[in-house]
Amino acid sequence: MRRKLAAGNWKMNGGSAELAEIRELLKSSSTAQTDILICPPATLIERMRALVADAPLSIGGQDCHVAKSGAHTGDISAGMLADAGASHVIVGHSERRQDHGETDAIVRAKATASWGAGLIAVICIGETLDEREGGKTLDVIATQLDGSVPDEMAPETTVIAYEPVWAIGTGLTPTLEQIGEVHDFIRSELGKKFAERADGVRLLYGGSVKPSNAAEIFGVSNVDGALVGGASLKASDFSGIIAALEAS
Ligand SMILES: O=C[C@H](O)COP(=O)(O)O
Repeated sequence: MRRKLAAGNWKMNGGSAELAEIRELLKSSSTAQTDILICPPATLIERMRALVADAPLSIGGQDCHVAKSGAHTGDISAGMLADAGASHVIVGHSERRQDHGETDAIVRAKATASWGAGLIAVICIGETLDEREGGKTLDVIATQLDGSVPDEMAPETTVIAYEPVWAIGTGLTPTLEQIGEVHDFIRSELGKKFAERADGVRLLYGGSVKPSNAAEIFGVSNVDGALVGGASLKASDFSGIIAALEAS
């Protein structure tokens, strides 16, 4: 049985003042079946970790370098994230793929680096609008899965997030049928490559998830949770999404 996961990606948002949202979230979110993860900017990981203390809320990074250390100005290694108190790290987010030219091979190496540091890797995949409209969605997903997920994949340390690029921050979402089609496809593709290991991998949907649409999305087969951007910045919004997942 896969545990549900509500993951928030703060992206390049938030400073000391926004830690108040975490205090609020800890007060308002009580879950039995749902894991909660917040991935703040790296500058907040250590303080957020201290704030959360023993509460059941995990902290993650938003990216890591493939190397353990070295001359890579501005980068952060997976080990550094772990040292700061992170237990997870997002790799291959479409904003990294677009803004930093990250390829499937780089994402794959980052997933391996994450596992090497004892982190859970949240590996992101998803098609662009052109690819969706060109009928290429499933081909793109198959290629990204094959290229981005290392052969050593273990379900306990791997989460896959399906994020259609055109749905991120736009207020647009795929139909429930489209989400279901892709999530079922991902499970099936993982099954071909990883056999029974595929069953334990949690699959998140990401892209304009809000309290108002969360319940219907969480009703779709093979959706084990969400990777939430904008709506994770406010405790009142994110706790609504968490509640919808817990009730699903
Ligand atoms: O990592 C999160 C996703 O990019 C979704 O962002 P969004 O919820 O603001 O659309």
